[in-house]
Amino acid sequence: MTARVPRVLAIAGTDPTGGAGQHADLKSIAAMGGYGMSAVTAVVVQNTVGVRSIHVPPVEFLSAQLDAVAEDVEIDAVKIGMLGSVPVIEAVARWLGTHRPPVVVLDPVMVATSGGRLLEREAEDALRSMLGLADLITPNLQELAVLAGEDPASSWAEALAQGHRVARAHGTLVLVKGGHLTGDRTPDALVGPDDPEPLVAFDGARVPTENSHGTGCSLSSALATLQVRHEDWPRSLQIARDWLRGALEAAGELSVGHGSGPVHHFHHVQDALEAWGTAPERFSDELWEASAAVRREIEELEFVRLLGDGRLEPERFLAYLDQDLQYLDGYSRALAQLAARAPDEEQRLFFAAGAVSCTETEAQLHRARLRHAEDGAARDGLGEVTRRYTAFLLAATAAEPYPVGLAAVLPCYWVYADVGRHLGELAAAGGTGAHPYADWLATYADEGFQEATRTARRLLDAAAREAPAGVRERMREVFLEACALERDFFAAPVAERRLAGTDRIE
Ligand SMILES: Nc1ncnc2c1ncn2[C@@H]1O[C@H](COP(=O)(O)OP(=O)(O)OP(=O)(O)O)[C@@H](O)[C@H]1O
Ligand SMILES: Cc1ncc(COP(=O)(O)O)c(N)n1
Repeated sequence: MTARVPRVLAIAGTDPTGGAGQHADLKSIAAMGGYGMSAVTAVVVQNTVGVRSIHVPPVEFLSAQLDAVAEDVEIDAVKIGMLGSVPVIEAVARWLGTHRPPVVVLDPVMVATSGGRLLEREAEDALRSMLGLADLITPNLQELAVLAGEDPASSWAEALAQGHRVARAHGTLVLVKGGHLTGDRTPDALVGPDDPEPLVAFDGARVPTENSHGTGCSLSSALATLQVRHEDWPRSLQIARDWLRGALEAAGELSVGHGSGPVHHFHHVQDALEAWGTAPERFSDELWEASAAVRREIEELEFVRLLGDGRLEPERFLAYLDQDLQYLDGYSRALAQLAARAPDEEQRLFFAAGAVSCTETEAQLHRARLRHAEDGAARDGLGEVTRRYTAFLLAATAAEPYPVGLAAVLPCYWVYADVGRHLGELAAAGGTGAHPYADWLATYADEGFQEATRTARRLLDAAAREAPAGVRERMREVFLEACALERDFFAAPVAERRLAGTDRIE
């Protein structure tokens, strides 16, 4: 693995809306930690809706661009995209013959997602004849069929076999991509010339989005950049896929164009932008700020302090767990209601999985702890706060507009995760001695839970962007009400004991 910043040259066409071609390449190279350079093959008048016209500058002009870069800069990798015509293909092939960088990725661009042709039909043979100059080619399923001179594959297994035939014919690695498969999976596999079995194969659920303009360009330039650093195609593909998935998921944040919009290449720099105070304001940021006072009250609660430093009496802890178990029953139903009303598949699956996890995983852990409790005492009935909180969640997720339901369930993810962080700090400050609730506190920090919190927050922000002002106002009210209920829930193990006159903690 090299420590240098990879210097990557994109040889491709343009897209003035910035989602595909050169523009996607430069963003992807930078997003993967590389330094991007570009030589323009064609100036394309296009947007997210369609390709309008193409201007190909004199081919000597392209050769001059390539030479200017090569004479001045040591190039670590080249990504080749739209070539368009025979003279351009020949010029690039000639240049590669004399200046071949260590990594060459060729994306055999033929037709834009929006439908316009980007490679003249009579140039297909010339493109085929330069495949052997690349280390990796990244055709989509239609392009793969053209390169193979066959009909498009009708199944994934056929696509892999076709990929192997192309790899063998040209002695190169082929990335067989499943983006154009019908169905809810998007597999990708690397197939080499020697073995019909893929070198590596990945599978994943299709991100439900219309915004996939430039995914092919972005993936291939990300791969070229990563390969310089890792010298390991499977590893490079794994990283590029994870990043591209995030870029597809966050594409809706961009609001660019009326057609198939671009992906969000820099979705992962949100944290840095926030640290500099320059990130676009998210509705959830506003809600978080509005809930600051309640969150402080939670941190100051006696129950939270004692739980954090480990002095909480086991009986209090069990009473809390008992109420939490009953709460999870209601929360699981509320998530299932949201799943039933979700506007798309991603949200339906996310909330349905959340409902299952509450009942199958978290509630089971609680039950195990309650069963293992020494006293084995019969547990209490539904507490007053538990009843209020679950009734509130069930009403909000059943009867209010869907975005309001999202605002109702978010604090249970987010405030809970934040209290968990605070408890972790208290526990750490307590020294190295055994903490009686250490294993339970660790569940707060679980990466799966943190990830679910980020997703719930992203879904709320996306819903808020589309929601009318009145609904946003209601989202705010409901979010704050849920935060107050979180506070009351953490206060209840002490407050309700006090009411019952059995308080012993001081
Ligand atoms: N909706 C999606 N969800 C998840 N991954 C996707 C989705 N659409 C495309 N991909 C991934 O994006 C990459 C590009 O795939 P695709 O087959 O769409 O290539 P392409 O047609 O060359 O791209 P382009 O849309 O730029 O022309 C692949 O890794 C594919 O798995
Ligand atoms: C200059 C250029 N190169 C490649 C593509 C393909 O990208 P997509 O299929 O996502 O439109 C494009 N539209 N424009």
